[in-house]
Amino acid sequence: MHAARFLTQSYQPGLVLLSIAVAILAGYAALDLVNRVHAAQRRYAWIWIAAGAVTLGSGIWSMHFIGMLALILPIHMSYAVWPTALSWLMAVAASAVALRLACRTQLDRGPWFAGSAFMALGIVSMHYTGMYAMEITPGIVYDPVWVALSVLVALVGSAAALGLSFALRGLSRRFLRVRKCIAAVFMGIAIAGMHYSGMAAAEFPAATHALTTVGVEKSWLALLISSLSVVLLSATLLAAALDRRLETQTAELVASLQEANEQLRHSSYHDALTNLANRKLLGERISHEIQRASRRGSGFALFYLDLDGFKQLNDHLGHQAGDEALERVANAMRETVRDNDTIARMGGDEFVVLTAEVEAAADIDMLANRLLTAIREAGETAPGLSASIGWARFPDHGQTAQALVTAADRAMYWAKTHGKNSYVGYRAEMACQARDEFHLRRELGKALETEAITVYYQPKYRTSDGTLSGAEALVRWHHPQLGLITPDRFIPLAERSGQIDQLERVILDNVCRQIRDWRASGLTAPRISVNLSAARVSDPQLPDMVQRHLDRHGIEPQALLLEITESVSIKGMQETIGTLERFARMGIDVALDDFGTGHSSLSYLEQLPIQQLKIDRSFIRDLGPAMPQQAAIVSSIVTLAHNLGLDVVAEGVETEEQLHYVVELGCDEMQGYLFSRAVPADRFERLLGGMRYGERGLNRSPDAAPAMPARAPEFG
Ligand SMILES: Nc1nc2c(ncn2[C@@H]2O[C@@H]3COP(=O)(O)O[C@H]4[C@@H](O)[C@H](n5cnc6c(=O)[nH]c(N)nc65)O[C@@H]4COP(=O)(O)O[C@H]3[C@H]2O)c(=O)[nH]1
Repeated sequence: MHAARFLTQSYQPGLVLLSIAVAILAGYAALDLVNRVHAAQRRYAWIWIAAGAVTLGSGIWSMHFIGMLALILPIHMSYAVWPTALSWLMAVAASAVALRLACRTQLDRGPWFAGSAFMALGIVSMHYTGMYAMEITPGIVYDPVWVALSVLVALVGSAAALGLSFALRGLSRRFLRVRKCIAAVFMGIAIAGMHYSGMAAAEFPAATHALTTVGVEKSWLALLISSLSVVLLSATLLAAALDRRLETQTAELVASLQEANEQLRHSSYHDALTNLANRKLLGERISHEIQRASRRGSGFALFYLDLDGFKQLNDHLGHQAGDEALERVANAMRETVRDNDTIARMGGDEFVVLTAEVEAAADIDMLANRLLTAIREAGETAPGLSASIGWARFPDHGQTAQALVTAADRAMYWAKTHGKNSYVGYRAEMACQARDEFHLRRELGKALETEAITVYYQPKYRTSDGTLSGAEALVRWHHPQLGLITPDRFIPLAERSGQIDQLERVILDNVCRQIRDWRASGLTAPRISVNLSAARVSDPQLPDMVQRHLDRHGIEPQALLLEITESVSIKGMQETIGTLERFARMGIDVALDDFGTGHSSLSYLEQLPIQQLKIDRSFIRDLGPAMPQQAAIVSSIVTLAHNLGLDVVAEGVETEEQLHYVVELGCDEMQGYLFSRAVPADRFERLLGGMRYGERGLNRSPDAAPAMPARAPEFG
């Protein structure tokens, strides 16, 4: 009976599948667009909404239209233009609402339900308006149950689509595409489900016939519409993909910019070579630690470290070896302290360790000891590398970052000047020493620019006939307030402050000019010995510097003799040998000073290209009948040196008895207060002229040691 009242409906399976495919594509586009809208900047979001609404609406609409075209009825069918267009508009409006909702950062229940209801209304209206566009008579009869069901499907589908779009947004990029495809299939089925349940609600009375017979063949129309919608949807997806790519590129750019910023920030707080904290970061960390300790009423310790022997290592083995040593030391320190302690490089070979909790004296000692051991071990490939460590404790030794660092620095300096390779805690008396040194450094800087640095000369005599054999140039500093300052006080200071290069240039210039002046006034200047600082001996520039001074004053190299100390020659053996060989080629003799004060001195003697050996005055001091073994030592040194073809000079001869011994033991030359102290150049002039020791009673001059009887040694 039913069959007789209504037309039999069937569907073209190909078009049904096509409609579902378009629905799925539209679903995918919807999810993709939601992401775009959300990701886009605010001012571009509305463009995505507008373009997306047209695309999405057209997709949904074409799905419906293709679905309707899939319907096979035994009558000719055509569609009225305006209702069809209206149905398209409704689809676009529903899509716009959906996308607008998707812009929200979160979807609360209220807007979700309201949005879903509006979307469902849009889709349902689109569908039924589309049905209304069919130009048939009498009208379609709807089954209310199916209509309700179709509305329910539209509602559930819209709610699910909106919910899905939000759910997918928070997910990671992994498997996002697959998940989106699954969601799109689900949405496509929901859109198609709404349509086909809506179609199921429609019954066409048996008397139904077309209002017009004019119209386009519907299969072609379906193909055209589906192609257009596929093209539109694909174009939108492509645009979305391009936009996403652009966004990814931008994001990558932003990320690399952030990384560069991070690196910049890191490098502004870290030392490039060792990657340790720099002064700036250390300052911040100390201030932070001070605040923390003040709150808790606790304390903490700060260690200032300066490497011993680093400058020599750097000079002898080169900067690269120096850098490697610094890196090894930095790593060794890292392994010694706790992770939450801070190690900073203050520049050069100076470091600071800020401990977070070390406070008790025993713990401080233990850590200082561990640091010393670690640094010595790290310096295994660089013999002689150790550290001088000073420590200061908050709050006792300083209450600001600056005060603490200064206190620890002073303690370090104390350790350095009292033996090195050791540690010491800050004491108030250290402040004076540091202040003095700081002051003195500045004064020395000024003195180097003026005439305040002068050279004194101490004569040397031949033991064979008492004639003047030469003189040792000994530097003096005439300080306006402090008076005459001896080199023991300011040479180590100049070595530490880096002023030694300039100081030695001044001394060499002084000596060379003096020799030239003596000669110019008709005097025969003896060979003058010039001391070379320990810090400079291995400097490859040194021979050139000496040559420049000789050239400037027109002096031949034989007029000079250079003195190096034994400890220096042993430390940087290869480099020292290189420098000495260059001096030998230039025609300048070299003397090894303070001989006997080093450790393995004898074994090295053979290798050094030197011409003279100066026995340290500590050996000469004890010469006498009370200590016969001392004479035996000096005797073997003299024999050894002579076997090596070296001249021997006895330093520090103060008494007649010592004089007697040095002559007896076979020393070639002698020098000491018995003959004369170091005297200014004008006083030394009196000795020039070839006279022998004692002939003019030189030791009666105020420069000679007091109470020293004037007596010529018994030569020969
Ligand atoms: N007790 C005693 N001392 C005597 C006697 N005869 C000489 N002296 C002192 O012993 C030092 C000898 O110089 P040195 O061993 O090279 O030791 C020198 C040398 O290492 C360094 N020095 C001095 N002048 C220069 C210089 O121009 N350049 C460099 N690099 N170092 C210098 O300073 C050190 C000390 O120099 P000075 O104070 O001038 O002290 C000089 C000299 O005045 C003596 O009979 N008894």
